[in-house]
Amino acid sequence: MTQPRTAMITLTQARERAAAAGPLAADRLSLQEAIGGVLLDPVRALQDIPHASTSAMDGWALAADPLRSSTGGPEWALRPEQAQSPADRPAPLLPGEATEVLTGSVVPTGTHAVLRTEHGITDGPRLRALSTSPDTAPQRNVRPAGAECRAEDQLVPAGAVLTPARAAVAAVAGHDHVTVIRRPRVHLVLTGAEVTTSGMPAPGEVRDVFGLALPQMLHEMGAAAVTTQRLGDDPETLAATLRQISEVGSVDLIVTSGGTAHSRADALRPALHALGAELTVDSVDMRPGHPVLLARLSRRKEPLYLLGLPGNPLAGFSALTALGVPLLRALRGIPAAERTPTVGLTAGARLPAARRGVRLLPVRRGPKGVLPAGHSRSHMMRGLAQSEALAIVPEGGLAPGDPVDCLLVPGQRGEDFEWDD
Ligand SMILES: Nc1nc2c(c(=O)[nH]1)N[C@H]1C(S)=C(S)[C@@H](COP(=O)(O)OP(=O)(O)OC[C@H]3O[C@@H](n4cnc5c(N)ncnc54)[C@H](O)[C@@H]3O)O[C@H]1N2
Ligand code: MOO
Repeated sequence: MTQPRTAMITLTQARERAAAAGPLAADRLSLQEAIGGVLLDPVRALQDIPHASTSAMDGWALAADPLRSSTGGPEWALRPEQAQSPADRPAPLLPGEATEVLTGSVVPTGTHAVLRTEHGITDGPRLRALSTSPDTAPQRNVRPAGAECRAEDQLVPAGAVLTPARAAVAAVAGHDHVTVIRRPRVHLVLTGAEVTTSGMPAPGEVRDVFGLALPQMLHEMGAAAVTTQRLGDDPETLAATLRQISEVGSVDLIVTSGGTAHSRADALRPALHALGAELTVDSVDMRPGHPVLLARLSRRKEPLYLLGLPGNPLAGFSALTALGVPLLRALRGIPAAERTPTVGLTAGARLPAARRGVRLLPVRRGPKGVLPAGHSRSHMMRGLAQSEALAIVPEGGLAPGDPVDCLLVPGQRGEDFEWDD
């Protein structure tokens, strides 16, 4: 990311520049803290799982050779001790013996099978199996040692995100800590003196969209929004704030909203200029969201990135989707080929172009392909709220049946979308 200050670049170029950011340093973290991080090393089993043969049922571990029964069915001599917990370690079974076990108990040496409780009839110190029970067949209801995996088997590959289920399998495999690139920490700086956070906005005021939606969207993108700060429109205050954040050094990315345009009222570019920041993306030939910028602020060790989202609501979320996704994937060390994801769909209706550059058009799925969601001017939210994706519409627009690359909008992959027209 050493390009000089640039003029307008294409969406593809901008996404490639965002995706070229270096990964954050890895940390050794507890499994709990590491969830959401990207694994630097594969997770391997530290021992066989299960590490010993265990019972799959509450019941009795049976020795191989039953006693002869007076009524003709197989019968065992029941040991008097009662199983209290799967952690009990019963002594080896002698021929003709049975002993109580619980689900998950290590079965005693000499176990032929486990007879589930509801298939056994006890009579004092005697245990008989129902003649119809299949549980006397060899190894019935016994989970053999190593059935799930052997020591050293790979359970999760390097480069995978440590999902909650993967953290759980790492725990089963005996791990307490793993090395991950953790979720990048994000500081939100939301600008605009006219922005309000509750109730009905008065004329000249707007209700904030970013403070509400960005933390959860960023979480879905693999980041953690740790702090939110609100400022007015003064470039000097903004510069001082950005300087302080970079000096404290506790976050990896600053995401700002508003003030990205080039007029006298817009604070972000002057503030970044005052800080000597390097602009790696300085406007993109896309609508909405064209004034978006990506900058690198100097910090003692690692670089600190800044993603400047335009203040118009749809423009801001479009810029987040277009550049924030590749940037965060790069910071998380996700393989280069997976940093600029698009989904190939079909236009289900005419998809209109922008005045200039590519258009990021909120779309929903119809029976024959994606359809414009409507209400998708730069300052609107209604269309995006109905969409799952932004269609990348080239200059000239697209006709029904044309292939169209789409960007999935973070947090919008709901279960309750109406797909049909
Ligand atoms: N003279 C020019 N004016 C504008 C240009 C331009 O190039 N020259 N570009 C237009 C385009 S395109 C966009 S997009 C916006 C970019 O705006 P900024 O990033 O500078 O943002 P602001 O001016 O601060 O705000 C724009 C608009 O968005 C509202 N806003 C701001 N923050 C929030 C928020 N947290 N929640 C909801 N709405 C918000 C703000 O009130 C304004 O209405 O600039 C155009 N103008
Ligand atoms: O970026 Mo602005 O959204 O084109 O209106």
